[in-house]
Amino acid sequence: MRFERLRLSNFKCYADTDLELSSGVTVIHGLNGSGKSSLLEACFFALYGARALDQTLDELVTIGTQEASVDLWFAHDGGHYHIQRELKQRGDSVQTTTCVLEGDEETVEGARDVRSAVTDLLRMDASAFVNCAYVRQGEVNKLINASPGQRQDMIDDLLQLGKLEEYRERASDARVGVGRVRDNKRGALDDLDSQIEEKESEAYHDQLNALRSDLADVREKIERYEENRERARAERDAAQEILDEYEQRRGELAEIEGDIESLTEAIRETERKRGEIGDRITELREERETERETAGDLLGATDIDAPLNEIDDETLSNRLDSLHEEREGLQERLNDQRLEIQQYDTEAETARERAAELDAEAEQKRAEAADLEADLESTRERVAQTREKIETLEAQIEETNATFEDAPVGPDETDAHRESVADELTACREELTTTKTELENARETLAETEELLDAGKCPECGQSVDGAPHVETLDEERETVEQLEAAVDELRARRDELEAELEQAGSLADAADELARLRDERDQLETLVEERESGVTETEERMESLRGEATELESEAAERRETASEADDQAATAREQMGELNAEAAELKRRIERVESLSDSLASIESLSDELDTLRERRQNLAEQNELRNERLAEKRERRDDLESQVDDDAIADAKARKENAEEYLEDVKPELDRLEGERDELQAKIGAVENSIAELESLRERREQLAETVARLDELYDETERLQTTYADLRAELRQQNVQKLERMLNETFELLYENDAYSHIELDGEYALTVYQKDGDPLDPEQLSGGERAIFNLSLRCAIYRLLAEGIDGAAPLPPLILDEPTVFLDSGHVSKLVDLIESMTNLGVAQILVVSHDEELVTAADELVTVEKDSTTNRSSVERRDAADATALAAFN
Ligand SMILES: Nc1ncnc2c1ncn2[C@@H]1O[C@H](COP(=O)(O)OP(=O)(O)OP(=O)(O)O)[C@@H](O)[C@H]1O
Ligand SMILES: [Zn+2]
Repeated sequence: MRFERLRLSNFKCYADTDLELSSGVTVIHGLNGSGKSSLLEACFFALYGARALDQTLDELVTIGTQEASVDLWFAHDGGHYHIQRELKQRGDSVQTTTCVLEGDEETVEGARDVRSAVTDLLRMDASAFVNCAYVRQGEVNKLINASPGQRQDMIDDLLQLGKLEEYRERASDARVGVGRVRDNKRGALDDLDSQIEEKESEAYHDQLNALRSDLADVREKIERYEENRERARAERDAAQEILDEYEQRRGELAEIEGDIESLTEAIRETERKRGEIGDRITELREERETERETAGDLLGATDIDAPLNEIDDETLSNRLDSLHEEREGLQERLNDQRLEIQQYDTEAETARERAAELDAEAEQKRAEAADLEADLESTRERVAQTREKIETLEAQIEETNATFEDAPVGPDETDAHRESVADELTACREELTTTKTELENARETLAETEELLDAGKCPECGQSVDGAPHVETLDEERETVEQLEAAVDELRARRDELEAELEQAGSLADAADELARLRDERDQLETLVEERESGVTETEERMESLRGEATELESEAAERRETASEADDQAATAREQMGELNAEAAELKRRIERVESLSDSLASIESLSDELDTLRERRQNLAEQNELRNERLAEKRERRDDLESQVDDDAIADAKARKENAEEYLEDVKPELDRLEGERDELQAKIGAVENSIAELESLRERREQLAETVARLDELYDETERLQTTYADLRAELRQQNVQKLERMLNETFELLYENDAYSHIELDGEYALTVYQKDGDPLDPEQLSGGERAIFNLSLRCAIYRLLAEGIDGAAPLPPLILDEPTVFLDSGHVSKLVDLIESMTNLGVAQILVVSHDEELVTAADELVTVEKDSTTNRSSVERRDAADATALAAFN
């Protein structure tokens, strides 16, 4: 296998890079941090993904960009492949958006499928790739530092020996499983054996024969008993038949005896009844005789003129009809009489009630008149009092009228007068006030004038008075004051006068009011007196008429009382007549009763005769009945004598004895038969059980056969798996032993190549992959005791040896991946670096298709077929690659 081309976009420090890789040794060269390791990581990432790198996806995308892609083309086993991976920032995380492996024949998609396809193709997973081909920076010592166990695992894995161990373990699991199943089955088989043994010891067939012969015996006995039982039953039934016949005859006999008895009894009873009827006939005849006598007497008391035996119902009913007619007429008259009496009674009662009413009315009228008289007296008194009062009022009116004799006005003008005086007074008061003010002013003016004059100045022009023309006004002023004072006095007198006048006018008005009131009162009283006096006359008339009415009523009452007593007399007469009529009616009633009694008597004679006839007939019937009975009695007696002669007591006794015998046998045979039948059933059940056991034993034997076969097969299978297990183990041990020997040889070859002339003689690798280095003097040394550089060389030797072993072991079937060395020279001095160059050359010679070496060591550059220079732009911080062929490389080395 070899890488052909790598194309990167935004992968770590690479923006856009496309690098062709050829076979042979390619040295990748550049300064620290220029991006060399990143190229190898890109290849590894393309094959196995980020997890194999121990990095996360977002660490792979160039800082500050959103998406990255890696494309790797490689050739493998005659085919050409292209892996493409694309990463994109999605939200917070980076995700793989494309992952495709394109081969000549098929295309695989998806990170997981691509990874497993690559693992299948290269026959190694990521860690195997790292262990074998990819010596990562700083991991040079990995194989040496590992424990022998880890080393063994790594190398076994690489050589696919792990698979054998897996197969061995599977075989072991299968063996254990088969063993478990076999043990179970074997336990079951033992179980079956002991069960069969137990059952065989029972001797089932002997048991079965004995039981069958017992059963035959019992069956024979049962048959015999059943025959006997049948015979006994027939015997018993025959005897029973005879007994039943006798029993029937005896029943008939008893029945006939009963019939005879009941017939005799019936005859006796009928005779007794006949006697009774005869007695009754005699009685009835006597009764009829007495009744005939009574009827004769009754007939004598009526006015019917005929002998008793000639009187028939018609005669009697005609008689009764005429008597009833008579009685009805009488009854009518009685009713009329009763009504008359009632009328008279009512008349008397009404008259009496009316008289009482009239009396009461008269009395009421008299009482009313008396009341009126009493009222009249008090009215007269009150009239006298009112007249006195009227006189007093007249006097008062006279007195008040006198007030107006000297007055300026009459009683009708007082109000108008008072108003005019009041108006005049108001005017006078106003004038007085005005005049007073005028006087005040005049007085002030005068005082001022006088003051000025005293000062010697004119009051009008303020000039000196001497010789002034104005002094003459002083006198005028004085005169005005005096006039005004006189006017004031006059007005005051007039006001006082008017005030007095107003007072007088007020009292005059009051008097006029009083006069009007008094006159009103007097007029009212006079009207009242007039009214009352006319009322007195009316009352006197009314009293007169009331008393007259009362007298009239009283006389009318007396009249009524007379009418009442007359009616009473008439009623008494009518009552007497009614008594007579009642007596007549009673007599008539008695006559009717007599005729009725006669009729009754005749009827009862007839019914007695009827009864007698009936009784005689019944008596005759009874006699005939008894005659018939006597005939039947004679028949029955004959039949009884007949039956009695047929009963044979000896035959009955014989039948009874036979029946008893048969029954006794039947009773005894039943439990015996039951017992035998129980015995038979039991035997049959036992036989069934033994037969079952035999069948069971057969089936157990069958099962045992089958199980034994299964166990045998399992034993074989167990042995087979055990053999398989050891085979795998042996194979692995053998293969490992071969590998170890080969590996040790190759390791020593490589080691010699690198360490010629040094202090070490050879390396030993034992079966458990423990490594020991031997010094020239033969002392052994643990590899970890080597110096750093020695260890690096040693490790490279080991790796190259493993790589060679794989290359030979796999036999070209799956060509190995490129040998990748990242900074292998770190711990090496220049001498050893040239040894490394030799090693690389020898690997090439051994046929390793492609070797990629990352190094900044110039000496290694000279060993390269191809040189890839990596540079980083210090301003953009982006790396770029440049390929040169070997000649250029050598030149470059020389140049440096
Ligand atoms: N995701 C990334 N984006 C941008 N730059 C990155 C990213 N990851 C790593 N780098 C840078 O890539 C550069 C290359 O690192 P790398 O290990 O490939 O260098 P190198 O050439 O192998 O160095 P040395 O000689 O020291 O081993 C480093 O400077 C690192 O800072
Ligand atoms: Zn003057």
